[in-house]
Amino acid sequence: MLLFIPARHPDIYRYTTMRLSKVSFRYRRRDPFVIQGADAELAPGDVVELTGVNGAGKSTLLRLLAGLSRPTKGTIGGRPAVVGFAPDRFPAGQPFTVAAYLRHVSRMRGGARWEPWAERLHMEHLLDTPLGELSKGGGHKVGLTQALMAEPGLLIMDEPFAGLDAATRAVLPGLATEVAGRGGIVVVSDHQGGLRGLPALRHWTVADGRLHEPSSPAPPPVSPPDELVTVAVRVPAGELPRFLARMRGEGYPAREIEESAR
Ligand SMILES: Nc1ncnc2c1ncn2[C@@H]1O[C@H](COP(=O)(O)OP(=O)(O)OP(=O)(O)O)[C@@H](O)[C@H]1O
Repeated sequence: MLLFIPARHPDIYRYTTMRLSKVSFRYRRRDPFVIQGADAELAPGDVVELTGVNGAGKSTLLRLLAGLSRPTKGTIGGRPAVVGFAPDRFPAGQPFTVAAYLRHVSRMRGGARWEPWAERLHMEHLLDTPLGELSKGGGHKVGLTQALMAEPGLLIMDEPFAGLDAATRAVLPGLATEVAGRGGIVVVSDHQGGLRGLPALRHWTVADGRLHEPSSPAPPPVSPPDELVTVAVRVPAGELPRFLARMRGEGYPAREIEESAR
């Protein structure tokens, strides 16, 4: 399976809008269309959650977006030059350990650094494991690392939360935000709502071959400024990171402040 679409000039495509125009796809002539007449735009910085029942066509649509399959009808334009694709099942048939495989992909990517991603995705303990012996979650981590290491302008993740340990699941929304924050487009199929906390998350759903973008759930009401209050809380220094993470996780803009000398 091709996991990367090679590129020479990643930066020139960073800020393009992708357009799907009347995209239809079927696997074989005479088969029914899996995707029918999909029209959509993806702007730089968009993060999209893709849902649909099993067999609805999510993986098929993701492969079309990534350029791994070509539309039977219609066009997809404006695809960023560097595409990172993390598949739902990592291909295990290659005779490499994880580290050897990532070094190999790195060479293909002109020396892209994989080590920081391996660290952030908590996979140091897997580096000497042969690809064929990885668990589902371990395979996902390798797939995510190879997708992220080249700083993709388009990052596609197919069910990335499935099988991941809790610590690594918690890292993914931040990674998606980083890619989007530098102008990339992120599209993620996800049954588990792992990205739901992200502001401005777009929702796509595939049903009966049709791509819909239901209006997003209404954002939580914002209090007018005169209802906001600032509170100071003293916590033991050792508990600060956990406390800040918890507050931020609940949506409060918590930060550490220096206490003035008394
Ligand atoms: N290589 C293939 N050849 C023929 N048909 C295929 C192929 N891959 C998928 N299909 C069919 O296309 C349809 C959509 O499959 P797809 O894997 O895209 O769905 P999905 O929404 O990702 O499902 P799931 O949630 O189970 O992963 C299904 O009917 C499936 O059987």
